[in-house]
Amino acid sequence: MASLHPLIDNGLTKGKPDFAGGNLHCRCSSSPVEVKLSSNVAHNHACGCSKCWKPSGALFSIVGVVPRDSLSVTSNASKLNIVDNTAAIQRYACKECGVHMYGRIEADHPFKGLDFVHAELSDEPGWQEPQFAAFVSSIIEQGFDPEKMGDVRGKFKKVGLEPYDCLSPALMDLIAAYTAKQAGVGKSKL
Ligand SMILES: N[C@@H](CCC(=O)N[C@@H](CS)C(=O)NCC(=O)O)C(=O)O
Ligand SMILES: [Zn+2]
Ligand SMILES: [Zn+2]
Repeated sequence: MASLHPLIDNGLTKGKPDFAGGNLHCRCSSSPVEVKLSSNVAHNHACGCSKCWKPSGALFSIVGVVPRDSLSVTSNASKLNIVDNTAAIQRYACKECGVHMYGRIEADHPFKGLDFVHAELSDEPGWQEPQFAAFVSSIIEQGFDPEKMGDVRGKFKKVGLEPYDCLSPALMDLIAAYTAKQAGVGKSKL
């Protein structure tokens, strides 16, 4: 079957719990953009949505979050451009190779303060392994055959990743709790 992602196809490699971060590089052979992360990623997951960067040939992106304060652009920042100004996540991509170096939320949002990154852009081992698969059905919107979705979900389950069609229950609960708070809805209502 098609590649879900090179870091998933042959089973997961566990990260190191005490891993303290490293540098990400874009795919340019000269003057690559470098981003320094001073923490491991959290909530690392496969994402099938059309907006997250995927390596060529992969159906899914692998994306995790770091606190915004843990991220700094250390080389060639001038090559970065926001892919879509209207999106909640402002994804900064290299203008030359197209790789997304980080995504940042500026608007009020439950995940404001976290930056979205692709740990595979680092050569160092130890990053948290993917924890679940999100927006799985979204690959159909990009042309994937709906009849083969059973194979995709089956493959995720086989490597120990639960497939979801939005985010994981823990993250959906966080979003809903934020929405309730914004609306002034108290827990005592139900
Ligand atoms: N089905 C849509 C889903 C897009 C979507 O909602 N993506 C999620 C996961 S990354 C999101 O939170 N997007 C916010 C954003 O891109 O700003 C697609 O594939 O484009
Ligand atoms: Zn580049
Ligand atoms: Zn996505």
